[in-house]
Amino acid sequence: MRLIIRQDYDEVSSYVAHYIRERILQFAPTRDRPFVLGLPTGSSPIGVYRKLVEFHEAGEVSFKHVVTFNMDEYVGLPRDHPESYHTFMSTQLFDHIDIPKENIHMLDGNALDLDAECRRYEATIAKFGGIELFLGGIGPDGHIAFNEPASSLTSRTRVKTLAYETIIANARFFDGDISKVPKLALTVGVATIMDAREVCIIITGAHKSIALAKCIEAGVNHLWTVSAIQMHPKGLIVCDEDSTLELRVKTVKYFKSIEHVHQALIGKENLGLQGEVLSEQSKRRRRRSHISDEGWSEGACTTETYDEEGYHSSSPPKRSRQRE
Ligand SMILES: N[C@@H]1[C@@H](O)[C@H](O)[C@@H](COP(=O)(O)O)O[C@@H]1O
Repeated sequence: MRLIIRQDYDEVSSYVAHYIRERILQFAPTRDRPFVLGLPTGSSPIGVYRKLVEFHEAGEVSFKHVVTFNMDEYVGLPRDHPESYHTFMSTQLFDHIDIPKENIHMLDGNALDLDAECRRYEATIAKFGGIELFLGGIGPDGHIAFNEPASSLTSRTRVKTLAYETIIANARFFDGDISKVPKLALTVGVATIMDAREVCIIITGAHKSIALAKCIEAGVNHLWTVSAIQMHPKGLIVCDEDSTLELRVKTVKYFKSIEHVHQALIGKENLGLQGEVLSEQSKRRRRRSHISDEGWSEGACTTETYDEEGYHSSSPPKRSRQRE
């Protein structure tokens, strides 16, 4: 597993958006061989979606041959309700990119037979040959999609009762009124997500620091369903500094050093398109932080790492120029 630590939400969003753009470009999707992307809702991916829209508007990436599957949807909320995940996805992403409507897949929380809807969803994913890259966020209790604590780590798409903590967390979208928050949702399972060939999880904010620590430093545990990523051959977590508060200093240093070595191996010149464009504010912060003192690259490394987990780079290793 890789852990990429960036300063704040904006830098995390920029990294992940560049990562997705590069994955799509590398895959070179066609109508017959589309890039299949799993997508989340929530505040975590909003910055990523904004950036992807920017890339699209700049002509840097097309979603014409991208097929999407969203993680979840509330049960019983009208599709055009302002807080439905259908509305969220249209507003935040789909209305602003060139993805054909028929390429978008979302669970229907108003289906007459909810179980049949979940089976149909799994079958559709299978029909597309599985998901290439599943992007996700987590709740403060470490849940992914709506796989609440104690969800089976082998779970598939199904109806779920929401945990009280999730209902409270989501009340902010329903005028702060807990009674207005739907209590049931359809969600892909933990195994549905982990079946993807690559999983990328966004974790930001101090309120998610315990979940991040459980995910990275504790064992695989159904009480923190995101921890299943430990079993994934190609798992990536992109987090901000605030969310690392509960991690050991040693853990943080370890993952930063892995990234440092990786950057040195691929060399800045190979980042090319993948290079993150940092805001002036971020650059100033970096200059002040020890990260830039130690010669960290500002590029997003979307090529794979040469680490013990068997990743390989699509570019030949080059000597670092960071210290020249
Ligand atoms: N079902 C969604 C999850 O997919 C999401 O990860 C979580 C966190 O949301 P946020 O990113 O707003 O913290 O909220 C909901 O529970």
